[in-house]
Amino acid sequence: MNVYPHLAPIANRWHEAMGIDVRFPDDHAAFIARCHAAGQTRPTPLLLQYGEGDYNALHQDLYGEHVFPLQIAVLLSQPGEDFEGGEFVLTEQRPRMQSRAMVVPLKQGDAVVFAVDSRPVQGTRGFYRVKLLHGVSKLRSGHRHTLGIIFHDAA
Ligand SMILES: O=C(O)CCC(=O)C(=O)O
Ligand SMILES: [Fe+2]
Repeated sequence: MNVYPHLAPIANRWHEAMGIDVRFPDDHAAFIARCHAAGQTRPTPLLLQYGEGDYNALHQDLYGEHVFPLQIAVLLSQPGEDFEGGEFVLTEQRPRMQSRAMVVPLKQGDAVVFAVDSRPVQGTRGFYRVKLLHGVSKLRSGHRHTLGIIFHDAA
C-alpha cells in the first residue's frame, strides 16, 4: 500500500485553502529528502501498545519545521474483545469557540486519516483554520495496539 500519493493532492488543496505556501511533491521520497535537508532525519512511524489504565493525552505530532498535514492511525486490536475503553478521540478548536470532541469508532483493521495540526473549514467568508488534537481515552481493561503513520521525519 502506498497511500502518500493519494494524500499529497489533498494536503496541497488544504494548504491552498488555508493560505499556506508550502506544497508537497507526489513522491514521498522527495518529501523525506526535504525533511532530511532540514535536519529532520529520525523516522516517525510507530507501533503503540496500551495496557489497562493507559491513555494517550491530547497532542499533535509536530516534530520540526516540515509537517505533512495528514496522518494515519490503524487499530490493530479488536475493541470489546481485546480491550475496553481506549477510544480514539479528536478535538477541534474553532476560532472563538470552545473545543468539540469527536470519538472515532474504529474496529480492528480500521484506519483513521486525520489532520496533524489544522484543517480548512468552509465559512461564509472563505475557509478558516480549525486546529485539531488527538489522543486515546483510558483503557478500562485489556491490551490495545495501533500503528501510527506520520509522513514527516523528526528533528
Ligand atoms: O493509539 C492511537 O490510536 C493513536 C496514537 C497516536 O497518537 C498517533 O498515531 O499519532
Ligand atoms: Fe499522535
